[in-house]
Amino acid sequence: MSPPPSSEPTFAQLSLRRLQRSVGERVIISNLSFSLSSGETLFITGPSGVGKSLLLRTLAYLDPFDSGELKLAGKTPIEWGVPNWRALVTYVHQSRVQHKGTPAELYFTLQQFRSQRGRPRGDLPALVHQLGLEQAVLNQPWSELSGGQAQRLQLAIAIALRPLVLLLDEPTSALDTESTRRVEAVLKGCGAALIWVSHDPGQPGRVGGRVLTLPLGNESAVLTPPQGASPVLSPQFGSPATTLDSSPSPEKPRGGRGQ
Ligand SMILES: Nc1ncnc2c1ncn2[C@@H]1O[C@H](COP(=O)(O)OP(=O)(O)OP(=O)(O)O)[C@@H](O)[C@H]1O
Repeated sequence: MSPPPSSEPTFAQLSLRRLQRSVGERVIISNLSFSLSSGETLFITGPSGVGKSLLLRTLAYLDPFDSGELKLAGKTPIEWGVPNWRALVTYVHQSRVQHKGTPAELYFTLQQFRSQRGRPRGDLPALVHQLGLEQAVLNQPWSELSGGQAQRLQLAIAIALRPLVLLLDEPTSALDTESTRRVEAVLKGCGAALIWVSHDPGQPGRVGGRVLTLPLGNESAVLTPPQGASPVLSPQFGSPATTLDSSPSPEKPRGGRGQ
């Protein structure tokens, strides 16, 4: 069993190099490269079925990838130990997961995992409040919570466990406008690197961050620099990887993505 990540960094870079992931015979993610540091946000957009959730699952190392390189602070998931990797690079599900018990019980259980022992913690009750929920919901059975309550509680628990990278699969899909703005503010201030799947075209502008649009078929991938700069069309599939390096100024992608 892997030891807990006692020497984990407080600031880290996630990097992908030429990542490829297939489902059966179909290549879903091809030749994808980018890097992202703590405090930065990368939005992932694209049509339904293009592979956004699959990309997040791959980054969480829930699904194996075919080829390429995936590292956090210079170490692969195997070098970290897979449970430690998942404690540091945490996937927050799109849909309501069928949890048993209450959110407070889930939080307690997760903290007992070996990979979570000795790690820093956030203030879960404070997060619940910031997300616009009453404290009492922490002790209500998941089965009695609304979709929007459950979505915010899953998120609050994930943030409180203090991963270095949060993989967010449409974290505001079940929320009204006010709750959406609360979630955006909390996530923006949480300090983790955020990889955020969104179908809300206004979200990147409100939160700040770059946008990677995954294409269907052989269309070009589009990488948009932050804060309203003009979209940059990447070259067609077949050229070097789509590259998004962590740098303060807008960067030019060096390649494309396709099937
Ligand atoms: N476990 C699986 N087995 C077989 N095919 C899968 C599996 N998971 C995903 N796929 C396929 O991979 C492709 C990408 O799916 P994914 O869920 O990542 O899409 P998405 O871009 O997140 O879509 P949406 O916006 O609708 O959530 C789809 O064609 C889907 O059918």
